[in-house]
Amino acid sequence: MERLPGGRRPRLVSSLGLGRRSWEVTLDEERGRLAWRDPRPPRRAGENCFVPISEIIAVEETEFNKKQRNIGRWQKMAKLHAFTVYYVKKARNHRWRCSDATFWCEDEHLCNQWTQALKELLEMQKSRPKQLLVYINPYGGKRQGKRIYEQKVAPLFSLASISTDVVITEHANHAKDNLFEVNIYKYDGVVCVGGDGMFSEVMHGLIGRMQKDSGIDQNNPKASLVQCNIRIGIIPAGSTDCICYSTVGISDPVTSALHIILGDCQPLDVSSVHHNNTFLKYSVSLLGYGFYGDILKDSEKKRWMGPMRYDYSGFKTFLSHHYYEGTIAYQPAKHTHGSPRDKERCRTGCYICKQSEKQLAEQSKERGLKHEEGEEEWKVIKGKFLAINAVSMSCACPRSPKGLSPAAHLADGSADLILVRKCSRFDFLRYLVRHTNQDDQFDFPFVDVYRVKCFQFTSKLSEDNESNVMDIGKKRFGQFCRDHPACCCSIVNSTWNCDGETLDSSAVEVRVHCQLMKLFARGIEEDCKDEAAHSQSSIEQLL
Ligand SMILES: CCCCCCCCCCCCC/C=C/[C@@H](O)[C@H](CO)NC(=O)CCCCCCCCCCCCCCC
Ligand SMILES: Nc1ncnc2c1ncn2[C@@H]1O[C@H](COP(=O)(O)OP(=O)(O)OP(=O)(O)O)[C@@H](O)[C@H]1O
Ligand SMILES: [Ca+2]
Repeated sequence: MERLPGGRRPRLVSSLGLGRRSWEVTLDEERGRLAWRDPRPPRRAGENCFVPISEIIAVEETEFNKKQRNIGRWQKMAKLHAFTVYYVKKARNHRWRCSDATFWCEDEHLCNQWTQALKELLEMQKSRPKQLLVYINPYGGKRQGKRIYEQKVAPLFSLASISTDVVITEHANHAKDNLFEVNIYKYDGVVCVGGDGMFSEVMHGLIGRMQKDSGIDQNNPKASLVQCNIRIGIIPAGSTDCICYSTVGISDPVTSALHIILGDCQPLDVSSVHHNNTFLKYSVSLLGYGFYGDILKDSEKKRWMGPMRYDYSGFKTFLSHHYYEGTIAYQPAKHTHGSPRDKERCRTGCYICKQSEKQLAEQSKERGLKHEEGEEEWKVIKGKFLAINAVSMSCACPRSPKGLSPAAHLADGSADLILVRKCSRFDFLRYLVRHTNQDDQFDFPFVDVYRVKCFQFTSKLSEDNESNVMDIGKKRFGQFCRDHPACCCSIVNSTWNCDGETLDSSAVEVRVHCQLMKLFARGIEEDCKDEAAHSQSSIEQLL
């Protein structure tokens, strides 16, 4: 086909059959879309539709089944040629589905011309993955990971001509260890089928591998870590699926598979957690001490209960009402324009995250000139806390659709540090309930929230330990209180819940690494009214 200046093809416009009728079908490269409209006068016209080329999943030559299509007798006599366009159909609540439209005509050459033009345009979508490494946790969530992948995801990957190497994990850390051994650079992405824990494994494998290959010591809490450009895709099959929900807007395997196929890219902040110059873990969602740490610790013993274990342990932990004494020192995130009390949310193409991306690019140009963290002021808070939560993203999940910090950003280089001070059970319940409704969960005198770029925490107990004031009696008392749920004593330590895994130390040093990794996602899209298949009723809107 002849090309226009700039290598573009002229608009391809043909009269093609779709269903029982004839449509005027246009492939408009300039506007990046495939559109079909009813050529009859407006009064008699039916629906007009368009699909952005970036949302076409695949194009296939099709055997046209004439019996299926109840068309006129004269057409039955002629041999028909057809092609099917598979595309993303956006439904309610950020759910995506694979839809298809089969176009037919009598002219074989015309049909080939269409198929070829569409396939060439798909080839030009350079961010789409061709080869993926897939890890499936067969025991995550309701133990449906393998079935979900085989029945819902693999057929879509194969439709989109994506080749995969699939590993079904045999034990915890299988995926993480494997990522240090395989040639990761031959893949366009790594997919994990499981929950937040499985994602965490894959993230640790990939980030750890990147640092190892670049000679960066992860034990150095001040090290500038190397960004990981191999994207991770999450097929949700876990208990909380908070990372998937917060980055896509829904926890749905088909929707996530389609985001992977289209080659979406969402950068993500990662917090590193250290203790005494020793690397402990990375976190992208919740780093929680007190309430969420205690829930996790209790729920680990109840894995057999599946996702229900969190409700059971949540109720138990709520009743135990433990508070913990300690000191927090943090550096405010001055580089970002947002605040945790903003009404604006982080959404697809977020302006605040884009600003951080620009700053990051400038910083890496001027490496060496940037300010050392040590030079900036630290704020110190001492107190008795029911919960200390640091979230690098909103932590929205089906249990709490707006999350622990609704205005947190996915990729702004900061975390929201939420301090819930000692209060009555009733007040704490009011605070928890606000995670499930529209009321502001930070609007309580016992809750403070700060946007930070790093923080440190030391529990009163470890401070006392360090100053050697702990005696046998205190140890005994600590033991007694741990076993006595009605006691609210502060002498025992809690545990850190780091994206659903426990940490061994209570004293931690945490630093946010702006956009350290990338996901096959695009953030949560603003709700739009014309979601359903981009159906428009007016021709003006179409052309
Ligand atoms: C009255 C209802 C209040 C409901 C309050 C719901 C708040 C839910 C907030 C969920 C935040 C999840 C943050 C994500 C953390 C993930 O990195 C991690 C790994 O998957 N998941 C968990 O640690 C798993 C954490 C699971 C937390 C479940 C909390 C359940 C609390 C239940 C309290 C019941 C009180 C009832 C009193 C009558
Ligand atoms: N084959 C396996 N056998 C046992 N454990 C595994 C296996 N594969 C992975 N794991 C571990 O299981 C843990 C939990 O997995 P996953 O996150 O998929 O489910 P979940 O805990 O139910 O969900 P969530 O993390 O969302 O609460 C992960 O930390 C992972 O290390
Ligand atoms: Ca952030």
